[in-house]
Amino acid sequence: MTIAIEQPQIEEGKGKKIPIESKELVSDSGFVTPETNAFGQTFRNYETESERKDSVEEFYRMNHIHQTCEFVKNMREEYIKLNKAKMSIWECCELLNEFVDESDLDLDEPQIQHLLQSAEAIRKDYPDEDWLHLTALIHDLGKVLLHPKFGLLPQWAVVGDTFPVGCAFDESIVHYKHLKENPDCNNPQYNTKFGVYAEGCGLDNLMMSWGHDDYMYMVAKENKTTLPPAALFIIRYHSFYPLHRSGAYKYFINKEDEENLKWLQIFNKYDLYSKSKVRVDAEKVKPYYLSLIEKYFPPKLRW
Ligand SMILES: O[C@H]1[C@H](O)[C@@H](O)[C@H](O)[C@@H](O)[C@H]1O
Ligand SMILES: [Fe+2]
Ligand SMILES: [Fe+2]
Repeated sequence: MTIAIEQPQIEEGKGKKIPIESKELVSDSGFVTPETNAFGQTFRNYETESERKDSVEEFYRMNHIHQTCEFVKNMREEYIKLNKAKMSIWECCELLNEFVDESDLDLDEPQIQHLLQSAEAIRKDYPDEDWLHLTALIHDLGKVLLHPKFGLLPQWAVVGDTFPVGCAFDESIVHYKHLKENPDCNNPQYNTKFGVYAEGCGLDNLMMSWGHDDYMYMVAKENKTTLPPAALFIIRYHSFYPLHRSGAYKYFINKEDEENLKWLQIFNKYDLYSKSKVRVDAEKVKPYYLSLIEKYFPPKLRW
């Protein structure tokens, strides 16, 4: 079935409202997006008073000050070594049991629940796309960077939305105002529209702010996953809300990105709106996901 999804004008951060073009999505079996999250607020509402509003803003302040070109280069160099651990995908899922994401206003459950909730929700609507189920299960595994074994990175270097560094920051970025304190903001090499990049260069050529997306992409790719390119794209850019939700930075994408973006926008619905207090029984669904892991990954991966 092919249906057209209605794309409302979406406001992110304090930024402007940007219309997103209408997209034809491949198929949709009617996942109903809830209007409010488990705390009775609309999703991704960073401005309204709530219990965690201030701590989330402080999280983004730190993130925005520290995510510079130089920082990203250093992180990429360090983590491409993949010399921190050897373990299976499922072992990593279990490690995430102990972490709560401090950037996330919509969820305070352990991360493993978020992985299972999003995977089970997408599995229900896309029963035949097993690669999509596994992509959902692993998309946030990069948050293992919070673990002592992985250098105990602070939350601002692991979670939250991402954006490109090396070019001007877009106003749609959550808590954009704090980016004024980022040293790159005053660097004439980095603060123009295209910065160090060329128009249409493709997302592959951008340096994104460092975090769980880019790290997990590295891990999957270097360990030679057989997941399709769309899966790797989802993993790498799922936190790039300025692009996939607000339509910013479109001048960097190429033809391939455009195709992959359609899958990312499907995926995002499940990533965001499956967040709830209703827990998935991990033991019950484990055999199914183990079979997918076996199909698409080696038994042990380098992390
Ligand atoms: O707070 C959330 C969380 O950290 C997610 O894992 C990330 O993908 C989102 O972009 C972010 O807004
Ligand atoms: Fe994420
Ligand atoms: Fe997620």
